[in-house]
Amino acid sequence: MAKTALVINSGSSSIKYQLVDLDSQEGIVSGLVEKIGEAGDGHYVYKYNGEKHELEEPIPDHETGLKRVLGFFKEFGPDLKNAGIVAVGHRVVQGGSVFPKPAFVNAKTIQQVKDLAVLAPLHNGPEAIGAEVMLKLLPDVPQAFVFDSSYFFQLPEEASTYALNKQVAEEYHIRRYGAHGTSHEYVGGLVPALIGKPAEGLKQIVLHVGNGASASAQISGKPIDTSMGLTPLEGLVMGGRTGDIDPAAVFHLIRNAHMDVDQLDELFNKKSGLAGLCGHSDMREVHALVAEGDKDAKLALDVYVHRIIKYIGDFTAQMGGVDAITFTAGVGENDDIVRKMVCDRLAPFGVKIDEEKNATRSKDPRIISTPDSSVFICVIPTNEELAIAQKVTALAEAGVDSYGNKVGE
Ligand SMILES: Nc1ncnc2c1ncn2[C@@H]1O[C@H](COP(=O)(O)OP(=O)(O)O)[C@@H](O)[C@H]1O
Ligand SMILES: CC(=O)OP(=O)(O)O
Ligand SMILES: [Mg+2]
Repeated sequence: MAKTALVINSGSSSIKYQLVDLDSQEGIVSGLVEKIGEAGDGHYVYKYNGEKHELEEPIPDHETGLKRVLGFFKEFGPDLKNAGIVAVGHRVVQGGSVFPKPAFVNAKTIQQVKDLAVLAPLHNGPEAIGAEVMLKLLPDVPQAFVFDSSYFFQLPEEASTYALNKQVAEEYHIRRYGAHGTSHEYVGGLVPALIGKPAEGLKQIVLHVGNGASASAQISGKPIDTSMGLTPLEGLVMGGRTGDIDPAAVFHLIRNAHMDVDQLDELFNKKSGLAGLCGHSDMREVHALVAEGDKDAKLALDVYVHRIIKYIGDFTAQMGGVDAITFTAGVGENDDIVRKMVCDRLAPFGVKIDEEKNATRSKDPRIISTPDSSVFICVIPTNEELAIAQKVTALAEAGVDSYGNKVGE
């Protein structure tokens, strides 16, 4: 049996998982749990040995989804106890200032991940529970957390600091941590080879737009800025999240709508964004409504694109130019309409896309701009699972993490 790593990637509304063959870097098993916590049926996909198994049923929470996936491993194989697993990786969105690097999973780090859930309310809780479930199932295999925020730990201070009262910010650890960092680093890392330019000096923007969405600015592979902040609420418009909004809206709603903190949290994190503007968080459904002439859906789409343009302008100015803009994640990889809307708005700056290339579906990294475009426009499927598999395998081999935790402790 080949050496493998099992990776669990819990998103706000989904779990992606892969059993990665460490030699070929391919997913031997791969799959998806979608629409977790939504009214109606959720959706499972389990791919192994050239076969695809699917199931539709309500999925109330991430734990239910993960346990069902473990049931698929039992039913369809391979047996996880004999699958050559040398490491298990768990994606965690928020590592705060506590985790600038990956960490082994143990009782202490699980508790630390749970404590950080205040800074990623939709993510850290389910991610910690996922680690508990897997630790029980595979107690003898090294397991590690890989944090979305780690890549952005190197942000310049001017980008990570809010202009909030210094004492309050320090006491309550309020700064910009960013998220989706594993994806931004991975995707940004593939761009130089794709466009045939050296990584050194390359100025690029990565747009990770899925259900959660964020943008990063990178020079020579190092992050200069990102759109997510203290939590994954800041920045771009998302499936259910507002993205940027004047924080005074909170004072206004407390004073005038008498909302409490939990109601506000739910309003901003789940009932806003595309869902709040037109009733649907999934971009495919937004497009279907736009095609029927729905005005709310059209406005939702326009607000979504407007915000992306705002960040492209911001980041380009900060970097003093941009060489490449790359689309990734659920919307970025699949949605030629959003890509075209964004690129058309950049036409005055010499950005040109090849419409046929843009409309072509592919799982391969590709350039969709024309040769005479002023900026390379790329589409690169993210693979957070592969990036996490590589990081946890390296950690398992090293035997000790950056915090002195040893494998097996
Ligand atoms: N073919 C498609 N066209 C447009 N949008 C799509 C398509 N496929 C997926 N999406 C969008 O991608 C989102 C999921 O993105 P993903 O990156 O998997 O999300 P997350 O990791 O945040 O759960 C869906 O909610 C939907 O909006
Ligand atoms: C940070 C975040 O929003 O993650 P996801 O897109 O996977 O929900
Ligand atoms: Mg995601």
